[in-house]
Amino acid sequence: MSTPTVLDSIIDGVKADVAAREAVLDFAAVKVASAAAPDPRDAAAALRETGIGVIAEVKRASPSRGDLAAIADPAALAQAYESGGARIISVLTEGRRFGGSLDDLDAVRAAVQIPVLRKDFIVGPYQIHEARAHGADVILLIVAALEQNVLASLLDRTESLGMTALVEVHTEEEADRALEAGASVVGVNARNLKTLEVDTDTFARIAPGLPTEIIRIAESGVRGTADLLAYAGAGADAVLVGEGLVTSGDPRAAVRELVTAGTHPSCPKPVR
Ligand SMILES: O=P(O)(O)OC[C@@H](O)[C@@H](O)c1c[nH]c2ccccc12
Repeated sequence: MSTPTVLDSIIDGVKADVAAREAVLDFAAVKVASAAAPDPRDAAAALRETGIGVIAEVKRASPSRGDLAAIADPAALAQAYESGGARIISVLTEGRRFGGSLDDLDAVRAAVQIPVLRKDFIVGPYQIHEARAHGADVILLIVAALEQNVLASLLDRTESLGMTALVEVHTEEEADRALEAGASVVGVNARNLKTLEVDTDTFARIAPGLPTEIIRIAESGVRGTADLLAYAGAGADAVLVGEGLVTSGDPRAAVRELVTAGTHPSCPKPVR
């Protein structure tokens, strides 16, 4: 047996946390709650708008960096992102390593009009219905964390609930698996979740091999407009930014600066 990766240990914790929540609200009940939620917003349409979109993340901590920012008011942060021009708000809901919660998701959902992404380590259908019940419009599915048949069935379930799946990959093989499962929005994470190393060339290696109709999101490592422009030049439709925004001191201005660069006529456009 190989030694467990960071991803393995995160997944173990997530499974225990899901089991604890399911003991309180069972699968049948969370399905009922998901069916009663207001209709999801169209995130794919938001990502197809002109210019490079910014997905702005509410991120309290990370396994590689520890605590990033004391976010006293996630709703206010999300509103700052929205007024700065973000297309989508990402909310990390994993608790043990990222310090997030479903309470953060609820607060953000109530505070903004734009689509909201539940960013977590989804391991089964329970969390998908739970995401919908808490108002998520998009969920993250991490290819490295899922068997192929599970990935495909979680993707189908996400779409059957009217949500969009952002399918995250880090290698060419994972990108092939994402397409095979039927992904239409693919995120290339510059961070390897097994080692936590960041390689911002990952996007440029993988994105050109994706069919033109696929929406491409560059995830991680954006600290300023130069990084956004580099990802745009490699074909990104949007960038997903966490640390650079939560540590900026002025999140509205930080988003605004990225959005201005991403919508400027000189910014490279996705080829399709
Ligand atoms: O803080 P950064 O480097 O801007 O990265 C944001 C986002 O890409 C990162 O939080 C992320 C991407 N994929 C994930 C999967 C799980 C947890 C976190 C992530």
